[in-house]
Amino acid sequence: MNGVQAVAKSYQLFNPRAYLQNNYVPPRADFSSEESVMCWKLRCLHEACAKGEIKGHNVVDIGSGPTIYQMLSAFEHFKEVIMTDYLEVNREELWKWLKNEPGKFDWSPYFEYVCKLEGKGEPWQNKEKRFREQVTRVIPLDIHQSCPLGKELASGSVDCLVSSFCLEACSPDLETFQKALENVVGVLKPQGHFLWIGALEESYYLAGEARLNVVPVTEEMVRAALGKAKCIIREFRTYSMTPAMKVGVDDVSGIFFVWAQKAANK
Ligand SMILES: Nc1ncnc2c1ncn2[C@@H]1O[C@@H](CSCCNC[C@@H]2Cc3ccc([N+](=O)[O-])cc3CN2)[C@@H](O)[C@H]1O
Repeated sequence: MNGVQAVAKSYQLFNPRAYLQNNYVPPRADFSSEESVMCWKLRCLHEACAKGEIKGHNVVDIGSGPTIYQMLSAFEHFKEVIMTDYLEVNREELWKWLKNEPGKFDWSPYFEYVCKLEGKGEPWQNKEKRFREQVTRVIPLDIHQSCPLGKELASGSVDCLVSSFCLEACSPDLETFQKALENVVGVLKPQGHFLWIGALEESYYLAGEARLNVVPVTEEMVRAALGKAKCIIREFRTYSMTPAMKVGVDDVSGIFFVWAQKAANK
């Protein structure tokens, strides 16, 4: 069994509900404290999208997992929103929320916070309704394939990619991480935008029975990987985990936020 196969095997135990409880409720998602890591992530995404350059026909979320928060600013600027994940249990969790079914995860505090950032006084329920209407597909993804989205989306067909905590969490080593990044960037149109959030210097995380290995990356490694993938860095921001954010579910030391653009065809 090679590294990628070992990662795939480890993900068979991934528990979406446990993962959501570990990372997407207080203290990591404490909206009463602007210092919480979630407020920082949502501010980074809002501020990049508020500049008005990131827009077009379609936006794809690479490795959604069971979460939607990462899309709450970007989706407003595109007609078609596509969510993706490797695991059916995660795609099912996304559909449960999209169809407003019993037992869905409560993302309402996230909609409220992003509406506050946008400052238009819009009721969060309106934004929630629009998001549900604009998500047209939830499709399988494998970032270790040269066409990560298979026949669903051809290379060079996407205006914008969003990805949070995926590439480093399913790559056994740096070489595989680099190749996965190049596979993902291949889906983008030239000059397409990439909003990328990831973990810095993380080596593992827990999701129920699953203990998943993560390839530890530093800011310098992420910058170098983007350069090799022919992406121009527009913005690179980092967040250092405070003691309050270290809750025993991983050994992440910080978070990065990147706004990058795929180089124009030369
Ligand atoms: N071959 C594959 N291709 C694409 N996706 C794949 C593949 N294999 C697994 N996947 C997919 O990748 C997974 C993405 S979830 C990865 C979680 N990353 C680590 C976790 C996240 C997190 C969250 C929040 C905070 N914080 O401080 O607020 C810190 C941290 C750091 N720990 C999962 O959806 C799986 O389904």
